[in-house]
Amino acid sequence: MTPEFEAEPAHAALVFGDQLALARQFTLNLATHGEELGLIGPLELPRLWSRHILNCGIVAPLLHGRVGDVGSGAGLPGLVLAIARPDVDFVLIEPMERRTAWLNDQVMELGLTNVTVVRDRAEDVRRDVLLDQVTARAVSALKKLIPMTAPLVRPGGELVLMKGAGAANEIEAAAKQIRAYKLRDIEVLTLGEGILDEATRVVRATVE
Ligand SMILES: C[S@@+](CC[C@H](N)C(=O)[O-])C[C@H]1O[C@@H](n2cnc3c(N)ncnc32)[C@H](O)[C@@H]1O
Repeated sequence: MTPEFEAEPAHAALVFGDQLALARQFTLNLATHGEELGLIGPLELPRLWSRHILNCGIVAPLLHGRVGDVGSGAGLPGLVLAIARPDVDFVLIEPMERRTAWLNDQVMELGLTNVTVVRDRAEDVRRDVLLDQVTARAVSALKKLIPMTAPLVRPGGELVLMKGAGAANEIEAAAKQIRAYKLRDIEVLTLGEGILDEATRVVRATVE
């Protein structure tokens, strides 16, 4: 039996404001096609809004300028953030063709004009234009993720990396990479407390 698609939580309107209709359309598209395209597991349907869409959308107020999302996969967080922040430009970096095809289809269908999809590994992306910020979610532990993401950021720009409860331990384990890639002002932010069922953790750091 197919698990039931989670009803839209009331706080979706708080997170997406004027952009709620687009967020709703994307969530429905992901619920309808995500499993057959191998983008989400069947167990994710009952928690698609709370665990994935809102968990990503809550990061939107931290962003500005031109933002890269490394390993966007189904569009988490990159597409969700592009929906929430039409005033910010997004570059979604994803090596798998099936996933970039999905991302491009969604950009077209949702009429998003602030998204570029790049099919590549983050390490191989051309760096002629450096980004103001880079996000990533569920790609790898910080000690691997920092070397993948920090070189894409302009001096003074930021990493905004979504992490789980082990964020502080990951920071400790990445001490060498933090020094090597000249990260400063590293902090763990907890977002959505009192709004979301489960708060979102973000590791934010400035690249010198
Ligand atoms: C576990 S999925 C997470 C997808 C999405 N961020 C999410 O939260 O659902 C990891 C994604 O990172 C991508 N990926 C793996 N290595 C990468 C690399 N070197 N550069 C960019 N993306 C990468 C994979 O293709 C995959 O789509």
